[in-house]
Formats: sequence, structure tokens, C-alpha cells
Amino acid sequence: MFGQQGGIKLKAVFIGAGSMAEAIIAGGLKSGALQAENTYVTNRSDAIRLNELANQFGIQTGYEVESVLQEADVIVLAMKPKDAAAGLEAIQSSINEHSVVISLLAGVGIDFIEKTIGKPCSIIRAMPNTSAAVGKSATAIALNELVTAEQHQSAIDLFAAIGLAITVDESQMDAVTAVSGSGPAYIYYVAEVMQKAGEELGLDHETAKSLIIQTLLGAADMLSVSDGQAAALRKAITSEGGTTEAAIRTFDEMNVKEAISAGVKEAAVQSKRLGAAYQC
Ligand SMILES: NC(=O)C1=CN([C@@H]2O[C@H](COP(=O)(O)OP(=O)(O)OC[C@H]3O[C@@H](n4cnc5c(N)ncnc54)[C@H](O)[C@@H]3O)[C@@H](O)[C@H]2O)C=CC1
Ligand SMILES: O=C(O)[C@@H]1CCC=N1
Repeated sequence: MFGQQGGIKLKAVFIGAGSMAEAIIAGGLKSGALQAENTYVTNRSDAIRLNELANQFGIQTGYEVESVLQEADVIVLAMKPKDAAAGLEAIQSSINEHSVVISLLAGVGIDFIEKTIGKPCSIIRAMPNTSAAVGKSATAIALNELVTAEQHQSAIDLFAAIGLAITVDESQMDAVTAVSGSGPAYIYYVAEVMQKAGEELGLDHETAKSLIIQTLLGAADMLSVSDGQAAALRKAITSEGGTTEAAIRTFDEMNVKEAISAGVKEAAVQSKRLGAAYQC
């Protein structure tokens, strides 16, 4: 991976120790794509959080990153976009032409990262999601022109170890962010609403929770085996004059479709806005 010969382990440094770094580390360690002894994580100043991650995963943590960065096969930018400039400037001197930088920063373009680093290196912009923690991320990556075929394959291998990994043109990243980067949150939003409605209808908390989780798992599996035929699957459940029809009619009357569509599109606009703040 990333230029290493077989048998030598990938050295990965995460700059940022939040939920996305944790999800990738959890999934990466579980799948074997990452090894605890070669995974290093730092953050801005929260030593308690670093200790938590060290205890939970047995990974390496700390603030002495310079030498670690110089030896890293891959540097993962896992801070919030607003912290990107400060984070990149702090590590800029440790990056060289052999470095492979993977950016998770929503909205932030490869050109901004190139310019802030200020020297040529391979940059991979990735948009995973937090389901990486259970090996089910949907990740899209885009590359700068210095990424070699081998580095590209290594990035695909790394993200494939924590779910689905595909390559897109960078121009599609706002749409990807809106659909699959934020996507799990939309499903959780629906789950929250169903939980509340189920309890209001008289189910106890645990019963409603178990039924909803299994319903979501089953529906995702059905979508997967039917190659995404959502409309056909929905119609198969909707008997004429039945309960599902009553629910969908109510959703339609309340413009739920339009609301979801508008929300997803607004996420893409927000991704563009974030990017606009980080243009060269
Ligand atoms: N949370 C999600 O579902 C997804 C997040 N992303 C992207 O991943 C990135 C991280 O997101 P989260 O993990 O949710 O954020 P978070 O807020 O949970 O974690 C951010 C981390 O960055 C650290 N940090 C901030 N400034 C730093 C600096 N100068 N040097 C080192 N560390 C610094 C913070 O201390 C914190 O540990 C963001 O850019 C986000 O756009 C991408 C896909 C999905
Ligand atoms: O909300 C955000 O900005 C990040 C990017 C995709 C998911 N979470």
C-alpha cells in the first residue's frame, strides 16, 4: 500500500481525532487495513480525547507529529474545514514530494490543499461516512494529477476495507457529500421520528427500537439485492386501500418528497459554500 512493499505495514497519521477519524480507525483496524502500532492520531489540544482513543484502539497518539509525519505513508486530514488552514500550515514543513495526503474536508477543494501545502505532493480528496465504523462506509474519492496508479489503488483498497469505494471527478464531490457523506444522518432522522411515533402509538421504547432497526436493516438488504429498485419495492408493500397507502398519501399531502429533495440539494449548496470559503 502507498508505495510500501508487501508485508510492510501502512503508517497512517490522522490530523484530527473526531467522529470521522474514529469511524475510519475503528473500521480500518477491524478489517486489518490499519494496524494499531502504525496508526497515529493527533488533535488540536484535547489530550483526554486522545487518551480515550489510545485506550479504546491501542493506537499511537500525541502532539510530537513532525517525525511521525515524515515517515507516514498516508496523512489523513480529519479536522473541520474551518480548521484546515491552521492544521495544514502546522504540518506543511513535514510534507514532502513523497507524501500522500487524504483530505476528508467537506467542500474544501484539492486546489486549496495544494496551495496551502505549497509543494507538489499526491492529494486524494475523500468523502466517506461514519458507517466506516462498521465497515459500511460509502466513500467517493477524487485525485490530483500527482496521484500514481499505485497510490490510487492503495486508496481504493484502504476505503474498500471500510465499505464501498469509488472514484469520481472532483466536480461531483458536492453531490456525493450531500447524498452519502451526510446521508446516514437523514436515515437516523427518519429513525428518530419513527421511534417517537411508535411510542406515541403505544409501543414501549425497546420494542419500537428493535422493530425499527430490523426494518431499516431489512429494507437496506432488499434494496441491495434488488439493485436499488426503491419504487418497485415500495409498490410491492403498498396494497390498495391499505395502511402503507394511507401513510404515503399523508407524506405526499405534506410534501415530504419535496422536503427531502430540498434538504439533500441544500446540503450540496452548503458543501459549495464551504468550498467557496477555501478558494485560492
Ligand atoms: N462526521 C461525518 O459524518 C463526516 C465528516 N467528514 C469530514 O471529516 C472532517 C472531520 O469531521 P468530524 O470528525 O465530524 O469532526 P470533529 O469535530 O468530530 O473532529 C475534528 C477534529 O479535528 C481536530 N482539530 C481541529 N483543528 C486541528 C488542528 N489544527 N490540528 C489538529 N487537529 C485539529 C479537533 O481537535 C477534532 O479532534 C471534516 O472536515 C468533515 O467535513 C467527511 C465525511 C463525513
Ligand atoms: O456535516 C458535515 O459537514 C460533514 C460532511 C458530511 C457529513 N458530515
